[in-house]
This record gives sequence, structure tokens and C-alpha cells, in this order.
Amino acid sequence: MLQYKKLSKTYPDGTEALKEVSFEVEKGDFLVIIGLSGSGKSTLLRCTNRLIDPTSGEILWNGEDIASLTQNQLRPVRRKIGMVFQQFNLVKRLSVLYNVLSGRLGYMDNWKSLTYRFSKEDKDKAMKALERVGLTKQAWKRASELSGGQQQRVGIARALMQEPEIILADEPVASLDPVLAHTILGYLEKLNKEDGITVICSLHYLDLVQRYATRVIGLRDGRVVYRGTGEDIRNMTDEEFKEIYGEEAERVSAGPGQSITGGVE
Ligand SMILES: Nc1ncnc2c1ncn2[C@@H]1O[C@H](COP(=O)(O)OP(=O)(O)OP(=O)(O)O)[C@@H](O)[C@H]1O
Repeated sequence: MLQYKKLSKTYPDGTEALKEVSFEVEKGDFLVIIGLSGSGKSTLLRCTNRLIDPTSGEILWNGEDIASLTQNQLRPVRRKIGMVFQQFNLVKRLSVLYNVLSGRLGYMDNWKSLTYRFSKEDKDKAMKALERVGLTKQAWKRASELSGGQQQRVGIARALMQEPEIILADEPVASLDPVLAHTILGYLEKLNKEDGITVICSLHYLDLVQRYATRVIGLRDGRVVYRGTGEDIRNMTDEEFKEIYGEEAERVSAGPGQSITGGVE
């Protein structure tokens, strides 16, 4: 279990992005964080693997407080937390295979990682990861040659190379069209269900949240304003919806079955 306890983040310019956020994530959850742009979703995800240092509070995991670990202590913890980004964050000029292999860097000696010397075992592992996201044929292509959806699948394979216990996904489908969004979330769901990897993911489209989440946290202005299960979110009342998205927010339908939170960005 991962426990956030009164986690706060104030940026140097005084912006209070997170205000005493407390909630728990059970092992094996597919937890989705919802909230308007600026509500603190990215900050929360990035505090979890310490891409951002929280100002106060705790993130308890496996008997350690991630929030207070030193850089050296963080290394083994970060290995177990993969991350998938909205803009994929691949090295575009490198091959797909090497992008996937880079997920292994946290396990290697510094000199080997600097020269990108990967073992045969790692290469086999990378090919298996690519197989899981249906991209074996693209292994030797440059990452830049792939479509957005394919690049995000490479991002997932890279995260998988870490043999993660948790995958953080920061708006992983925001740059993709709705059909591809389902493909990508389908892969994350597979890893969640088949490998028991806990997924913590921020999502914008409510229909996707309703389809994939087993647990939901709603943020508004850096505070938790909603906690629910997948079932709760499927039966969300208008009051709950407005608590998260504001009085003016409306459920906008962007096509069959695609209710989104619109008009208040
Ligand atoms: N580096 C920074 N310095 C100062 N303020 C920041 C910084 N990064 C984010 N913020 C502010 O912190 C608040 C929360 O931002 P955050 O990116 O976490 O929200 P979000 O819900 O992920 O939004 P989005 O979906 O637009 O990314 C916002 O007010 C944002 O402007």
C-alpha cells in the first residue's frame, strides 16, 4: 500500500499546488486522478517518484517515506516506479529498442549505463516488452518514425523494463485521439490485471475514467475533493461532478459515450 499523508507542495513562486493531500492506494489499484487543469495532478504524480520534492507531508511505501529519502536512497525506489508521460519523452533519434532498454539504466553500473552497453539478457527482455505492446517489428526503427500511439506504447515498454511495482502515467492519452486512447489504456489495464502493477494515472476524459479506474481521487485547487471506487465514478452525481469541476462545469458529450468535462479549462 502507498499512503499519502498531508502532502503539500508550494512552488518557489508561492503557488500552493498541493494542500495537505491524504489518500491511500492499494496494491493492484488502477487509481485515476481527476481534476481541472492546474488542480495539482502532475505535481502529485511527480512528487511520488520525486521528480519534484514535496514541501511537507509523507509518502509511505514499503516501510519508507519516499518524501524524505536522500538522492542515494531514492535510486532503488525509483527503479520500482515506472513513468509514462503525456509527450512520451522518447529519445527520438535512437531506435525503439534502445529507448526501451533505457528503462533498464537504473539497474546498471554507471559506466555501463553511460556507454549504453546492455547485456543480451536485457536485450531479450526489451524484445519481450515490445512484444507485449505489439511492436516487435518496429524495434530497429528510429523512435521519430513511429506514430504518436506507437510512441506511447514504446513509453509503456520502457516503463515495463524497470520491472515496476507502480506505473505513474501523467495524462498518457492527452495527445492521442479517442480510439488510440483506449488502446493505450488497454495496455496499462493489461499490465495492471496480469502483472499486478499498481497504476496511478491522471486522465481528462470522464468516460475513460469510468471505463478503467478501480479507484478515483478528485483534486481541486490542490485539495482532495472526491474519493471513490470505479463503481462510484460510474454513478457520479451532478453534485459530486460540480464539487470537482466547479459550478459552471457541464458534462459535454463529444460523441457517442464520450462524456467529457468541457468548457471550463
Ligand atoms: N514549476 C512550477 N512553478 C510554479 N508553479 C507551478 C509549477 N508547476 C506547476 N505549477 C502550478 O501548480 C499548480 C498545479 O499544477 P499541475 O501541473 O500540478 O496541475 P495539473 O492538474 O497537472 O494541470 P495540467 O493538467 O494542466 O497539467 C498550477 O497552478 C500550476 O500553475
